[in-house]
Amino acid sequence: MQTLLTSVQMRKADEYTIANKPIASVDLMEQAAKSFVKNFIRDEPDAGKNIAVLCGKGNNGGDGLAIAYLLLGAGYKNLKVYLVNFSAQKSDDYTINLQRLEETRCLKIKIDQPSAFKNINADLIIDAILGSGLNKPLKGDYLELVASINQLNKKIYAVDAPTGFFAEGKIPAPYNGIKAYKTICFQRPKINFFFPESVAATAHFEVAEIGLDEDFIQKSTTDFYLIEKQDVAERLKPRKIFSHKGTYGHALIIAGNTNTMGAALLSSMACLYAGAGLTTACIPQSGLTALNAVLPEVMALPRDEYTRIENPAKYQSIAIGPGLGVSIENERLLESLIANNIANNKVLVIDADALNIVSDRQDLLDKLPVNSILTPHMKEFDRLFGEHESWWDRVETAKNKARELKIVIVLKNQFTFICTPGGKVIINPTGNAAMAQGGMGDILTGIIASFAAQGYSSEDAAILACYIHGRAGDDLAKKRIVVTASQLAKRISKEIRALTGS
Ligand SMILES: NC(=O)C1=CN([C@@H]2O[C@H](COP(=O)(O)OP(=O)(O)OC[C@H]3O[C@@H](n4cnc5c(N)ncnc54)[C@H](O)[C@@H]3O)[C@@H](O)[C@H]2O)[C@@H](O)CC1
Ligand SMILES: Nc1ncnc2c1ncn2[C@@H]1O[C@H](COP(=O)(O)OP(=O)(O)O)[C@@H](O)[C@H]1O
Repeated sequence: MQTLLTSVQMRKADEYTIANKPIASVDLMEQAAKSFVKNFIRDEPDAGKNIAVLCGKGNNGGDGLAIAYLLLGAGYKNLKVYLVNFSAQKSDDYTINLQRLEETRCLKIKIDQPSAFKNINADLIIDAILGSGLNKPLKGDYLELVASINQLNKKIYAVDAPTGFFAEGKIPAPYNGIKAYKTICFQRPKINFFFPESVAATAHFEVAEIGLDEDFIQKSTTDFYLIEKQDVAERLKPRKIFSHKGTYGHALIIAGNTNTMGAALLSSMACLYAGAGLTTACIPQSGLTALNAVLPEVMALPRDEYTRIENPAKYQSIAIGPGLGVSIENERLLESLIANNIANNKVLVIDADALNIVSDRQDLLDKLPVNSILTPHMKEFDRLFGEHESWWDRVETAKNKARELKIVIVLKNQFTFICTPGGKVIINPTGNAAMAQGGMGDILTGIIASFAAQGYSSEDAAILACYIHGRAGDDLAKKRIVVTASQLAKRISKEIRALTGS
């Protein structure tokens, strides 16, 4: 898993690399510029475009100067460099790169006042004014300049971070920094790129490797981690020779109601395709025909208002909530399950209406069996733990609650945050907007229940399920504008196969 670091930690990684690798600071900057330019040229191959490169006087500006030099060398001849001259201080590597640029015929324009940057003729802007060195909100000349750059409505590529964007911590609203089309950042994504508010600062981001010491970065202390494909491949256990249905666990899905039977069918289908040995759906009588017709592999446990799960020990995982409905009967069922599950130490997955029931019965939170998995989306999360103004605060609460209650919280969004009892925030990078359709969460719950039934720890079940769910969505979205939940369920088995190679 990739560690995600703060700006201060990334600066330490820069310093460590310079001190311990045979690379000088200015060469590291050159490497960063080369990586940026490679990606930029791939995106913008038309070398005839008018490009404005805006450079501050720190190392971000130094990057900008090195980028300008390299782009000129690559034939981007209609390029002008704007030297933002709002502070007296300049970094050494900025000075070195400026000297090198002096030896070329590159047009350089000094910006002593924000008003000097009004009527520029540019198709594209490269923003290298301030990067990860940002240590206070923009104001004065910087703020004015940034506002007039944004007003030009040009396509902006930001170097490492858009000017005015804090790489971690609460993103102030309204955002007043550079509004980039894309940020090409160095070595690691900024933690804040995974928070929805960052879309005001950059519509897209990508990471360019610049040769920082990976060992140092990986060993740095952090709460934030990013799942990589190999983490999933390493965790997935291949199916064994001489195995049988009993080898892969029995999952119980308590879901569905008269008008929401589909949720139960979708969760159960996902559970099957993710490989559980046996799946039982606990649904109202009215859904039996549909279940038998659509999912003949799934067993039924008819549910009425008096139902209690009599022998919960026979299930390795129990998921409750999709399409369940909020009622006193369902509240009692959930309560009995929570009590029983403590004794039997099974994995309990709580989703949708079961989360809504817990919101009104906060006393149940403290009684949740250790390693239970909660899968709220933003609204369900706020109903459970209170309103949050920012995603940073929401994730902080999720991290603290997961630790305090010794549970796993899967806070769902474009990038889902998996918060563990150990205090980690594990971010899932897969998934896309084609998946924004009803039923997707039901599928995720079914996959988590399936992996938990197969014997994976709660943390691993959540990691595997989120990654595979999103990856299936990504693969299907290559040829579609929308991916339906049923399509995704049927794809799960293929994704697992591709990831295990067996
Ligand atoms: N060897 C290195 O240190 C490397 C640094 N790199 C680049 O260096 C950047 C960081 O450079 P710096 O640390 O010099 O910082 P920046 O260039 O981001 O900022 C320069 C200075 O501006 C001042 N400042 C911060 N917030 C301000 C505000 N709101 N208004 C006015 N002034 C403000 C600070 O004193 C800061 O040090 C990275 O984003 C990256 O682009 C890369 O070249 C990779 C290697
Ligand atoms: N734009 C998106 N990008 C990535 N994943 C998405 C996106 N929209 C939805 N998803 C995923 O789909 C699921 C939606 O869950 P949820 O809101 O509970 O849906 P439902 O209740 O309709 O089943 C989550 O796992 C979420 O991460």
